[in-house]
Amino acid sequence: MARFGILTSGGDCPGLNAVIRGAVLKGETVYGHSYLGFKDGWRGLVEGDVIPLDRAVVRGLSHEGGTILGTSRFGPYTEPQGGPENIKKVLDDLRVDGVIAIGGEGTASAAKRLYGDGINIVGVPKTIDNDLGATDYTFGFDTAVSIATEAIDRLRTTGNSHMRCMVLEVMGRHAGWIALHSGIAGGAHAILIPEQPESLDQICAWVTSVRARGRAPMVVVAEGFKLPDMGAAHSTKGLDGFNRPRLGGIGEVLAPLIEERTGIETRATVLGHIQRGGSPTGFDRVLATRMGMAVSDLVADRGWGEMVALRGTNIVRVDFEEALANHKVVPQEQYQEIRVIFG
Ligand SMILES: Nc1ncnc2c1ncn2[C@@H]1O[C@H](COP(=O)(O)OP(=O)(O)OP(=O)(O)O)[C@@H](O)[C@H]1O
Ligand SMILES: O=P(O)(O)OC[C@H]1O[C@](O)(CO)[C@@H](O)[C@@H]1O
Ligand SMILES: [Mg+2]
Repeated sequence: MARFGILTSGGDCPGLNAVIRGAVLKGETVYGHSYLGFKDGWRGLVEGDVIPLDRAVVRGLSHEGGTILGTSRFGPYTEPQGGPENIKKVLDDLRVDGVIAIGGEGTASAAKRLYGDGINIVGVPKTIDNDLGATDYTFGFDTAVSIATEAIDRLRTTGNSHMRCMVLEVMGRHAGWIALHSGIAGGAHAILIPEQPESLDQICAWVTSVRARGRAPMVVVAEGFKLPDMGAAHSTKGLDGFNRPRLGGIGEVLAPLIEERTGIETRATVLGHIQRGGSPTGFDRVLATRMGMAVSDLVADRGWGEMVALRGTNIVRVDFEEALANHKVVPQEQYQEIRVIFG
């Protein structure tokens, strides 16, 4: 009987458990395959740290946030014992025929390299950031947008009561999708994204015009947004597990600048990891479950080196090369479409 291993890697994301459930249920029921889970991303694969995954283990999982497997930013090449030779040995010892890596762009890059080095591996795209070009939407994004939209709704009532300018900072390192969608949904007066620098003068002009007609200004900013004179995105929290600067705090930088420049009392809220926590929305549960079932088909067909992806309403297969070719950022036209009504 064929056996496959699943891992979740990179930042977690609502819907990961629904993918695991979808893959295990279809794999067992339709193909008679068995599954196990590697713990904490690539670490479990490199160290052979596994848990059994069967119908009983995945019962009731589709509504649960996080990942029952754990996740990390552990490097499959850089860490001690890493590298394809050791990983091949782990897979042989465990009698695992192939690996399903659920992750973002970094995880897919690592999976592509491992595939090139002879490991049987496929991928499932995930990220709340929705910035993977291979797929129209990633699961987790809709949940993050819902949470951020609710935060805007709540900030507006307190902002209106005090006639304050409220600044909400959401995630989005290189891509402003969460800011754009939640900002549109919540009727923000300005949306600031990494793809588009806006001057402090322009931001304050929007804020002032809102206040001038008796409203409390609402500004949504993505963590990766830069003012024109900033060389790099705001970072004061050191590096992440993969040595990249941890972002966060641009909202706290902007709020006093807006207050000083406009004279309007301003407060900042950083939404942070609340965006990634808790139950996935119905949309994300459906997408994640379909992707899980589709990846069980993919391993049944031994489609190594490929990922599942959403195109329109269909789940399709794309190879790692193609999947990684495009980083999906907010196109200028889409930003300009909403920018015309800022202020
Ligand atoms: N080019 C690469 N080659 C080898 N390993 C990589 C590469 N890029 C990333 N990795 C490994 O994969 C792990 C997961 O990648 P990363 O931290 O970028 O998260 P991700 O999968 O992109 O998810 P997200 O960005 O949504 O949190 C990294 O911590 C790193 O160990
Ligand atoms: O969980 P960490 O390491 O704080 O990562 C935060 C990053 O992960 C993401 O949530 C997903 O890539 C980004 O939006 C954010 O910059
Ligand atoms: Mg990434």
